Formats: sequence, structure tokens, C-alpha cells
Amino acid sequence: MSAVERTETQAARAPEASSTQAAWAPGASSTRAARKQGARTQVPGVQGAGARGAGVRVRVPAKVNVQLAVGAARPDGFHDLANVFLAVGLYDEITVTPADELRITCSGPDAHQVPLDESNLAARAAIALGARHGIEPRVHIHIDKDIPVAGGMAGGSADGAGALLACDALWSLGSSREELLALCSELGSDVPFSLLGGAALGTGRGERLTPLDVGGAFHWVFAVADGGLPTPAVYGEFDRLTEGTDVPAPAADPALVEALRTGDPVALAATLANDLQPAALSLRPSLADTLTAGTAAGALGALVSGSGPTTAFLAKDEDAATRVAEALLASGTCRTVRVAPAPAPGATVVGAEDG
Ligand SMILES: C[C@@](CO)(OP(=O)(O)O)[C@H](O)COP(=O)(O)OP(=O)(O)OC[C@H]1O[C@@H](n2ccc(N)nc2=O)[C@H](O)[C@@H]1O
Ligand SMILES: Nc1ncnc2c1ncn2[C@@H]1O[C@H](COP(=O)(O)OP(=O)(O)O)[C@@H](O)[C@H]1O
Repeated sequence: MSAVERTETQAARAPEASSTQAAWAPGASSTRAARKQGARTQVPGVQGAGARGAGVRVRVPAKVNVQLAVGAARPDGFHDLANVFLAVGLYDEITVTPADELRITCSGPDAHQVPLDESNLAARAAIALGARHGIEPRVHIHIDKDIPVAGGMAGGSADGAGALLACDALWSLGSSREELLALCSELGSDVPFSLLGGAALGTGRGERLTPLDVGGAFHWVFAVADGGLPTPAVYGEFDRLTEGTDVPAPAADPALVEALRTGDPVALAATLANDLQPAALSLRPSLADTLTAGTAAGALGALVSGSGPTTAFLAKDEDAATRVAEALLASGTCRTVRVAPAPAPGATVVGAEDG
């Protein structure tokens, strides 16, 4: 097998193989809630999930921001964006099964970096959905994490959207897409897109989505850096770097939207843009070497993914992506590389699990 890890060949990991776990009770149970929970073990549309103790497994993609136009800081501390999201084929899998109390476990190479308390976005999603419907979130949430943590690829958001969809199915709530998207936007600016997938323009703080057409497959290489970059720190550095300047209102680039629509990688590469890139490079200057290495290896375009520190490289085709990935690995300018196609579907129920 090539030195380049391919997402398609990754073996499924069992929830039991988790490397970290934690449990807590989110509050006293109400009788009504307990009754509701007990009555809702059937998952419509998922074969074999009606048995007591069965769970729901959901797959959720990572994202790259092909355009991230950032406006000035708003009074609430957020920034207005024109955020063109593209979902890529790197996935976390979230499995939710009935349990005595809310419990969260995580497996995967970066599992030790994932918080296992109520700050975990998957836990927050289960609590929020339960609260809306008077259900105690007595579930075991297992995250099989393949998306780099704190890497600008929305891994936490993916887990939030995945847990929401999985709990909705487990509890047979049948929430509409609009209801789920509204809950997602309460969890975080990027969470609605993790549910939607494909490509979309995010306005406001990124949570108001307009789906975009994508006319073909794009082949991406991601260089994963050592350590993460906290998103608030990168926005803070953006504010510092733009202080005293007139920050224009963010707007989507029509040429980029057209490049997505026609599936043209050369045109997309020419229009890639990330206003957070100078801030990420200011906080992590070594990322410039990674960008240079990928470009020298033949990438059509290169940019920091969102707030970083993952860097993203658009290749002409699958073979070119493999060559860029191998050159990046050999350059020693990143911790690891991943190859992934785009677009990828949003959060999807992929099966039932025995409890
Ligand atoms: C930069 C982006 C690009 O898609 O993603 P990442 O690269 O981190 O994955 C997003 O804007 C991150 O979205 P997300 O990570 O969901 O952010 P949130 O939880 O809503 O906010 C975390 C913090 O980021 C800052 N923030 C976020 C969104 C926004 N439009 N303006 C901001 O200033 C704020 O400081 C906020 O307190
Ligand atoms: N389920 C989760 N997976 C990963 N990180 C999480 C999760 N829940 C909360 N977090 C927190 O969110 C932070 C950002 O992680 P992540 O979403 O992976 O990166 P980014 O915001 O750069 O896309 C992490 O440092 C971690 O503290």
C-alpha cells in the first residue's frame, strides 16, 4: 500500500476499541422523559434497528473552505462571512446507543485530543435535542474520529451534526431538516453545513446556508500539522492584523461559484481564497513551507483550510493527488497527509448497531 493513507481503504473500527471514555449524568431524570426514552428504540428505515438496545450509526464529512471572506468583527464578537464550504471525503462516524446515562467515548489516532465532557459538541447535541423533546439523553455516544482535531476541518461540528441526526433517529423524532438545521446553528456556526454536505455558501456567521451546485469531482490533499490552532485565536489575529483598515463586506466570488458548478479544478484553483490565511500564517509561520512544498509538487492551488493549521491542496486528478501527497510527506513539513475527493454527502445514517 502507498505511504499515502487513503480514506476509502480505512477499516471500520468497533466502538469497543475506544481509547478514551467518560460518563456523567446530565441531571435528574423525569418520569415522563424516562418513559419516552424507553418507548423509543425503533429506528424507521434502518433494518434491524427496532430491537431493544440497538443503536444508530451516522457518517459525517469534514469540510474545506474554498472561499472564506471575513468581514469586520460584529458587536457579538462573531464575524460576518461569505463562507463557501465544500464537504470532503474524510469522515467521523458517530454511533449512539441507549445507555443508563450520557456517556461518551472516542477512538482514532487523535482521540486523546477530544474532550469527553459536556463541552463535546456531540454531547451538547444530544442534550439540546433531548431538552427540546423532554427526553433524558441516556445514550452512549461513540465517536470514531478520522477528521483531524482542531485542524480547520470542522471535526467537532461534524460530531455535533452526527449526534443530532443519530439521536433523532434513535428516539424516532422525525424532525424536519429545517428543525435540525436550526438546532445545528445553535451548536456552532459550521454545524449546519456538516448536516447538509455537498457545497454551500454560508452567510451571517456561516450558519445561513445556500446550497451550491458542483459539476464534478475535485481531488484534494490535506497536510495535517502538528497540534491545532484555536479558531477564536485565529479570528483574534485577523482582527489584530486588520486593525485600522477598512475591512470590506464579505461577498462570494461569482467565478469561484461558477468553477464549482462546472467542476473545473483549474478554474477553482485560480479562485481559492481564505481571508484567515494571513492570521493562521502569522500564528504558525511554518505553514508557509508546507504550502510551498505542495505547490512545488504540482498542486493546482493551495490554501490554509479555514482557521488552520491543516493546509489543503487541489490536484488535477487522482494520480496527481497521490504525487502531491507523497511529495508533502517526503518534505517533512507536516505530520501526515490525507487524500480525499469532494464533494461528499452530509451527515447520513449508515446503519444500525447492536447495543
Ligand atoms: C473558521 C471556520 C470556517 O468555516 O471554521 P474552522 O476552520 O475553525 O473549522 C468557522 O468560521 C468557525 O466556525 P465554528 O468553529 O463553528 O465557530 P463557533 O463555534 O460558532 O465560534 C467559535 C469562535 O470563533 C469565532 N467566530 C466564529 C465564526 C464566525 N463567523 N466569526 C467568529 O468570530 C468567535 O470567536 C467564536 O467565539
Ligand atoms: N467532538 C469533538 N471533536 C473534536 N473537537 C471537539 C469536539 N467537541 C468539542 N471539541 C473542541 O473543539 C475544538 C475544535 O476542534 P475541531 O472542530 O476539530 O476543529 P476546527 O474548529 O479547527 O475545525 C477542539 O479543540 C475541542 O476542544
